[in-house]
Amino acid sequence: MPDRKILVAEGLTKRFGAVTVVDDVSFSVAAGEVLGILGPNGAGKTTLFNLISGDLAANGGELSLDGSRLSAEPPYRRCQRGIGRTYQVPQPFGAMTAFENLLVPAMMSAHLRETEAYDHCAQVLRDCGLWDHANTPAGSLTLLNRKRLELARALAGKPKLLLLDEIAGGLTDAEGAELVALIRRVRDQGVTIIWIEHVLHALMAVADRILVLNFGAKIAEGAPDEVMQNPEVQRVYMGIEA
Ligand SMILES: Nc1ncnc2c1ncn2[C@@H]1O[C@H](COP(=O)(O)OP(=O)(O)OP(=O)(O)O)[C@@H](O)[C@H]1O
Repeated sequence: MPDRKILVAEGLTKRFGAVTVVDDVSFSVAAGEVLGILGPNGAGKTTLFNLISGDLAANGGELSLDGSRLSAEPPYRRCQRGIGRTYQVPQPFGAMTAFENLLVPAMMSAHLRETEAYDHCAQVLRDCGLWDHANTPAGSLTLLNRKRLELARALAGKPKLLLLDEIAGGLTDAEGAELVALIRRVRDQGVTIIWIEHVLHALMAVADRILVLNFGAKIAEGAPDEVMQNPEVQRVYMGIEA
């Protein structure tokens, strides 16, 4: 695996009032890598994504994407520079069809022209198992299909760095296996992925490395097996006392 760093975070910090929810977190992600993020509820995982996507401004620290500074860029610029994300609660344009929902990032973030955008969106809908719902208004989709659409919208923008926020929850085993296969295909196309996930077996099936947060601070980072054997991780995440 090449060692070119796509994302580098140094000392990222976010406070809400007196509470520090992301506490001096540093890490990097190499091109083509899948980094999993674990941590108990409220550990600061989604807030970390919000700092990377620009939905929230950091109180301290630096971020760079592909070697150039990201920290001062607004969210739309970060999309255009290749950061795509999903939200825990899917946020489609409810009145637009699934296909129209994909056209927006394909044209605005990936800057595809109309014909290219149509072809790309059709392919993404097929990849994500949504082709039969191409013309369904997003607001009428089932929860599972809204989750698929959330991933499809992120992929439609042709991200080089994809942030996935808990997309496997509530799926059957077969749907989970399908999702893992899809994420592997996306990774194999060269997309770098950071994936927050509580469904451990899904994350473990894909992640190259795992980073663990607790109370906003990084408590472990490394190969998945090694991290899961870490006594502090077992204590805070799985409630196992040594
Ligand atoms: N906008 C906000 N204002 C105030 N506090 C916030 C805000 N957003 C998040 N928090 C708090 O920051 C802490 C971290 O929240 P965050 O959503 O990042 O955790 P998380 O690790 O993603 O949790 P989960 O696994 O439950 O999704 C929590 O205590 C949360 O209540």
